[in-house]
This record gives sequence, structure tokens and C-alpha cells, in this order.
Amino acid sequence: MTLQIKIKYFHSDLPKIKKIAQGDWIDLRAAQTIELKKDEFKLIPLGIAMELPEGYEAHIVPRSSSFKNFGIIETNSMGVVDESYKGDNDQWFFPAYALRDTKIDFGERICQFRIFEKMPEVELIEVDHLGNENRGGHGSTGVK
Ligand SMILES: O=c1ccn([C@H]2C[C@H](O)[C@@H](COP(=O)(O)OP(=O)(O)OP(=O)(O)O)O2)c(=O)[nH]1
Repeated sequence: MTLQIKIKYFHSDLPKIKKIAQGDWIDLRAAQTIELKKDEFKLIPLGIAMELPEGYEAHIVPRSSSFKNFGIIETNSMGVVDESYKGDNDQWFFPAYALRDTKIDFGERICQFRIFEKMPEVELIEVDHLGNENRGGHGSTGVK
């Protein structure tokens, strides 16, 4: 089944996303040339807005090579794009923290996304005891 995503580009010279093979994450590009000093934080605009299919959200993560290429990490570890983020000015962005002086040029591919089905409706039921065995603290299974 092919799902359709409406996409709006904010710059006519930003390369359009090509049709992608099923299962592949989709690369996104910086829509502005950005210089960051070591330890500086900036929101990098990605030059696109989308209307996701009903019942879906999108997750944005860095490319594996982004740190090597640009010395940046994503401050929220993973960006979550809500289904409701679909207005004409709801441009996607990448929150970047630089670990060295760096420059990212317009059009360079800095991150990737894919869509996921949203979490089903859940109900939180408060209890005094969960009634299960404790598994042990973090790292209790060792490293080997
Ligand atoms: O890396 C990101 C994270 C979020 N967003 C957009 C999509 C998302 O739907 C919106 C709000 O993000 P989020 O809910 O994570 O932000 P918040 O800090 O919880 O603020 P809000 O009060 O707007 O929910 O910003 C991005 O473009 N990139």
C-alpha cells in the first residue's frame, strides 16, 4: 500500500525528495547556510512542511554521518513531528548543537525521517502495587 504525504517546499532551489524505496528513511536537507561556533545551538530549517497521513507521526534523526561531516548532534535526540503540525508555516527544523566550529551549506543532507503509526489510545490506571517481581536496577545483567 502506498501512503500519500502532501509536501510543501519553502525554496524552489531546494532539491525535491525523490520517490523512495519501501522501508528506506528519507533524507532531509538544510534550507539555509548555517555557521555554528563550538557549543552553539541553532534551529536549522529543513525547508519543507508536510501533511502526514491520518494516524501517523514522523520521527527525525540525524544521518549516521552527520556528526562526522558537521560535528553536530540533535539536541532532542529524536524529533517528533505531530500529525497536527501541518499548517502552511509549520516548517520542519533540526535542533543542532555544535561540538566544534562548523558550517552547513544550503541543500546539504543532515538528517532523515520516516513515519510511524501513532500510539493507540491508552488509559493510565493508578495502583499501589504492580504485583510483579522486580527486575533489578539498570545494568543488572552485566556487559558480557
Ligand atoms: O526536531 C523537531 C521537533 C519538533 N518539530 C516540530 C514538529 C512538532 O510537531 C512541533 C512541536 O514539537 P514538540 O511537540 O516536540 O515540541 P514541544 O517542545 O513539546 O512544544 P509544543 O508545546 O509545541 O508541543 O515542532 C520539528 O520540526 N523538529
